[in-house]
Amino acid sequence: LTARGVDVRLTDHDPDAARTAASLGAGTAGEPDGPVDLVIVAVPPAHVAAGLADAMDRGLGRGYLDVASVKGGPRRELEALGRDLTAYIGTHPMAGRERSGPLAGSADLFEGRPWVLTPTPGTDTEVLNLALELVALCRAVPVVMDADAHDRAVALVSHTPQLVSSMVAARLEHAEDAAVRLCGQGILDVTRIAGSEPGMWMDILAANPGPVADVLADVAVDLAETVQALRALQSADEDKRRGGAAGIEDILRRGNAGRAKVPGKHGTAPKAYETVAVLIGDQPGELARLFADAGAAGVNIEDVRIEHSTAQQAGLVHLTIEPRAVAALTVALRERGWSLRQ
Ligand SMILES: NC(=O)c1ccc[n+]([C@@H]2O[C@H](COP(=O)([O-])OP(=O)(O)OC[C@H]3O[C@@H](n4cnc5c(N)ncnc54)[C@H](O)[C@@H]3O)[C@@H](O)[C@H]2O)c1
Ligand SMILES: O=C(O)C(=O)C[C@]1(C(=O)O)C=C[C@@H](O)C=C1
Repeated sequence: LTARGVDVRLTDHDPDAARTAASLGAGTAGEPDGPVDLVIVAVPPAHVAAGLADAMDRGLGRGYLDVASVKGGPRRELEALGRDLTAYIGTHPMAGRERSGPLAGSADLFEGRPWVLTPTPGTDTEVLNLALELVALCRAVPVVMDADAHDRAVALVSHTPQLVSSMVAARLEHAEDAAVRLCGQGILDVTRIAGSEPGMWMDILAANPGPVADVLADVAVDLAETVQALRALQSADEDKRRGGAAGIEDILRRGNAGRAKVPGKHGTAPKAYETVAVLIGDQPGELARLFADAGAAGVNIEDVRIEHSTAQQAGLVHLTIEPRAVAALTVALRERGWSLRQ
């Protein structure tokens, strides 16, 4: 917001957090001089209603919103506190990090990401418009939803995945070094969010336990069936083995079908991209040089993933690009001396 010319005032019950954010360019630490257009409450879900009520009582703004990952509970709490809900709108940017605190923030975090708005029929149009302006300034994509429908949706696409990632990573806690050394890209992909702050996730899960338990119970059914199918694969009986194989194939195919529904970049329909893998040295400037060479070849990089080699000072960069750009990029990079891999 600051980069787009908005005057941003930052307060936090930990003054160091506000000062650090300010020093990173996020705004000015300290209370505003008078009422602001929009008060944004970005605190753990359990403190959202109290934070909003306090700001409302002090008449800090024309409109009030929060960004908590759960929407039904905070609104009901605010209602129970007897506050006027017309100046309030619940929101949730579907972007974040596995790390907390101002140092984990970045100005482009919300670009192209869905930002859920949960207005009620009572929400003032002016407040809805302020929220839409905020979303547009952050270059996010507004999605209007009912608060409880939102909570069921994030249980499926965010909260349960967090728990499942943590459970897979927990298997490694007492694993032998020899096994852990073999970790490759697969486990990195599945466990990135297992590095998340437990405190933040305790707050989120405590605010949405029912919907998450419902999804996790369905995962548990799949888990039990998969264990059974694997045991059947060990059987001496051929029919049992065939049944086991069918069970395993079923979960893998259903996984493919679910994965194909995950939206692509900027929330658009998933697109078939190609990947070009390039070997780079582990030294300053290599990535910048590679991106510049791709840019000079007129190729837009849609996504990028780096696979680090544990054995040598090198990495494999997977550039995701449109299929029609593969030939041009391959030729251009080879001409510039890059080593490409299949
Ligand atoms: N991190 C994510 O991935 C993500 C994404 C979308 C939404 N959210 C939501 O955003 C909110 C903030 O999460 P975050 O990741 O920025 O956490 P964070 O820990 O980085 O920041 C929260 C800040 O709130 C402060 N704080 C806590 N209680 C307070 C209170 N009562 N009054 C004033 N300040 C208080 C803390 O000192 C901290 O600086 C949460 O509701 C979370 O659910 C997080
Ligand atoms: O990408 C991550 O690290 C996140 O945890 C982000 C994520 C998500 O599940 O997508 C997590 C919680 C927030 O409420 C919104 C976004």
